[in-house]
Amino acid sequence: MHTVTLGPEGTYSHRAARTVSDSVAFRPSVTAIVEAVADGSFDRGVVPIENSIEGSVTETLDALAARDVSIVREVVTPITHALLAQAEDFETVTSHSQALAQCRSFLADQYPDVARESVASTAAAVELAREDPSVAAIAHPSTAEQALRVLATEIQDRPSNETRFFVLGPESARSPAGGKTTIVIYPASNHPGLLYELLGPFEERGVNLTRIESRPSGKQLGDYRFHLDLEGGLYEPRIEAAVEAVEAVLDDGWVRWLGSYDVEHAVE
Ligand SMILES: O=C(O)C(=O)C[C@]1(C(=O)O)C=C[C@@H](O)C=C1
Repeated sequence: MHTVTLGPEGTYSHRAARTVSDSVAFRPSVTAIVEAVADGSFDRGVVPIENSIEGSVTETLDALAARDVSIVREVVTPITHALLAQAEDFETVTSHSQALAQCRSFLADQYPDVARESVASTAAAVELAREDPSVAAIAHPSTAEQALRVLATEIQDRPSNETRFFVLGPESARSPAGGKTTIVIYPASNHPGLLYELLGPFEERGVNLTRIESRPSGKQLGDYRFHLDLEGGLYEPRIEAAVEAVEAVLDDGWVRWLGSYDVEHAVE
């Protein structure tokens, strides 16, 4: 199974991807990963979708809505951030924007005057810190190796920090079996009670929604897509019936089923 994820080696995405396959290649962005699975270059892609402190990875939501891939599994991993640098004095702290946000209070308390700079991944930040003594990185402590010192560990703003990753496959890998389902709804209209009409079919069939996220469609201000995660697989008649009932409510809009899948908790 050839798998692609966010690089370079040592990202949290790489750690999650190792639960899927030993053969892991890297791309510099979530969008590039989704494209590489959609065009058949890789069997699987692993992308971050949501963090327990900072919330959605919006690039992933948008890339999934725009390209033809399927979700085949969810992997949840603990995220433990460390501050890594060549020495105790540095001028800039750099990391992925999600990691910087997850350590916001730590940075405000301990390094209020140090500049923050976001880069493509935590492991890309480690590469910069290795080359430049004025730069510190936030990343997993195992990425320090010889060149860098671990100045602080467990620096995320809450002790419990977890990220959900989606394992993606081609459209042909989509399966109705699984304990969860993700769909995207684009209503293409806006009127009183619209959201109530879209969510009612789930309530009527006792389907538990675990998440709803709105994303701008990009067409005009106030025009949204809704990303829904729910408990149950599309193989269950009540889930299929609820999705069909949502489709029936829409005139010009659409519903896309991204996949049904099981969840795995990876312990580092
Ligand atoms: O930069 C990395 O190491 C990543 O794998 C990306 C990412 C993310 O986008 O959320 C993954 C997990 C953590 O939440 C922080 C960063």
